[in-house]
Amino acid sequence: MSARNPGMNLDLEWVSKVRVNTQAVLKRAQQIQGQKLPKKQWQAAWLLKAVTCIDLTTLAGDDTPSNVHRLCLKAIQPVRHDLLKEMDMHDKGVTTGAVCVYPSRVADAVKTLKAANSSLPVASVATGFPAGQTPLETRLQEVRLAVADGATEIDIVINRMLALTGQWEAMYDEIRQFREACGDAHMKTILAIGELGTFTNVYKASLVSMMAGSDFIKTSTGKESVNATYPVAIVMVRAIRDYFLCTGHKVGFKPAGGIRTAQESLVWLTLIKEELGNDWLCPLLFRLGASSLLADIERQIYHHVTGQYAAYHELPMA
Ligand SMILES: O=C[C@H](O)COP(=O)(O)O
Repeated sequence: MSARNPGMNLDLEWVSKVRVNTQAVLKRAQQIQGQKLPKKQWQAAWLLKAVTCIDLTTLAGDDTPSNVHRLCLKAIQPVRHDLLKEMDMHDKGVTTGAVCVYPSRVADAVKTLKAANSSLPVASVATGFPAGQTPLETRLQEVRLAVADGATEIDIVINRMLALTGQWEAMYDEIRQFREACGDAHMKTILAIGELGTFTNVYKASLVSMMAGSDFIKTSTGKESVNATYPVAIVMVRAIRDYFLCTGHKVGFKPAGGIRTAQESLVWLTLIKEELGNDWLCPLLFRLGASSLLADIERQIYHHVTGQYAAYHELPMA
């Protein structure tokens, strides 16, 4: 496993100099979407790669131990065994990247994975997800409790009020404290881009989050009205690239919210390959946060292997 991003002192001069060219961003996002997808014979392999990068998520008010149990079993065996066998991938240990749940459900997920002898990471959202509007001490305590319950990845939300009012120093300090509360657990920092107003703010928030030691930056909670979009992703991955060029530290990227189709997952992989390069095409540096993407990917893999589309009962776990 490569070294984590340790962060750096807040460089306010760098942050204040940031300007994003909106037209250039929109043009690049369009180019990526218009790009040819991988050739037919490679698509199944790309789809399997996408599966390994999914944070298989359930974040609902009616989550229970039993639906979290099912989610974990699906994450351990995300694609039907016979389909993997046809692709000669049945013994390669294909799983999703992680499961992602609310803090109260972490213990349920850990229990199921332990019983199944799986080392799949459990990610917990925290810090007053999704709005982040709880006192700092409560948000910090939530991180500590999720880690104590066995979460090895923590998806924190930033304080949007601080970002919107340009209080970058205060935002940096909060994120630094979250990172400390995470300990060895990897920290993904959710920007909630749908509430940040401008691309320039998105870039600045990305930069400050990385300076404060985030292992990943993540677009959205999935609860805002605008979630993972390609233009915003261009802004965030360019910030990741600039941060890498300046510090030598690789920070991961996680688009999340509203990603539902296999086709979209291929566009996301293309965007990462084009903008950050092959090094980022692995679960350590790229995740897709999604609650219902896997079903469509499995369906497309079924089609690739059998030449037919699956009936609902043929992929019941999806
Ligand atoms: O972090 C993951 C998101 O909450 C998932 O959003 P989604 O339910 O739209 O896939």
